[in-house]
Amino acid sequence: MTQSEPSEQQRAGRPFPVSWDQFHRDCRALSWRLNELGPFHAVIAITRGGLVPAAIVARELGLRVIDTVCIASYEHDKQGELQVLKGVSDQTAKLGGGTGKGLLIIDDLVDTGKTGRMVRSLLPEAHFAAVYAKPKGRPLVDTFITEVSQDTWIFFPWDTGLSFQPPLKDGAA
Ligand SMILES: O=P(O)(O)OC[C@H]1O[C@H](OP(=O)(O)OP(=O)(O)O)[C@H](O)[C@@H]1O
Ligand SMILES: O=c1[nH]c(=O)c2nc[nH]c2[nH]1
Ligand SMILES: [Mg+2]
Repeated sequence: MTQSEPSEQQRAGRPFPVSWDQFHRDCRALSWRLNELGPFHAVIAITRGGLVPAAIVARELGLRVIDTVCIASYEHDKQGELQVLKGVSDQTAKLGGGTGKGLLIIDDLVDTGKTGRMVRSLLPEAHFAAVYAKPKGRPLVDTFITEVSQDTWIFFPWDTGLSFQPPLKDGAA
């Protein structure tokens, strides 16, 4: 029997769980920064992880034109080939003059930077913001809030739930 490769999450090792409260606070902090850099014509969420931060940022900045770039790459926690399932609409592309100028792209995080690189190639002049950044992805984003190490796996509140934690003396990490 062949042993399966460790997932990106297993390789990352270090867990960084984020609560809804913390995520909302971090998205508000991102909005503060972006408010100084705008105005923007529209927000583009990189689905699916970018949908929640995009909603919060759009609310804070008073933006009502919201579009998506739909990209699939990680199957649970293993990254495969990047697939663009849907690009921005013609209407949004026009607002950005074809190059993305004045458009705001939002994602929850940049990790290896593969997703960011793909989106930048589609809209090179757009402003790209993520809530969290790992070192490899950091050069791809214009604005982010918190940097975590490359060996960290961020657990988002929509992927997690409350569960019992064994006491430290019983071997909890
Ligand atoms: O910098 P990278 O190594 O490309 O990784 C970052 C991307 O990975 C995750 O998305 P994922 O592909 O898991 O899809 P999802 O947003 O639908 O969960 C995350 O939301 C980013 O979009
Ligand atoms: O939930 C996630 N946490 C991460 O740290 C990560 N990196 C890429 N894709 C990810 N998804
Ligand atoms: Mg994503």
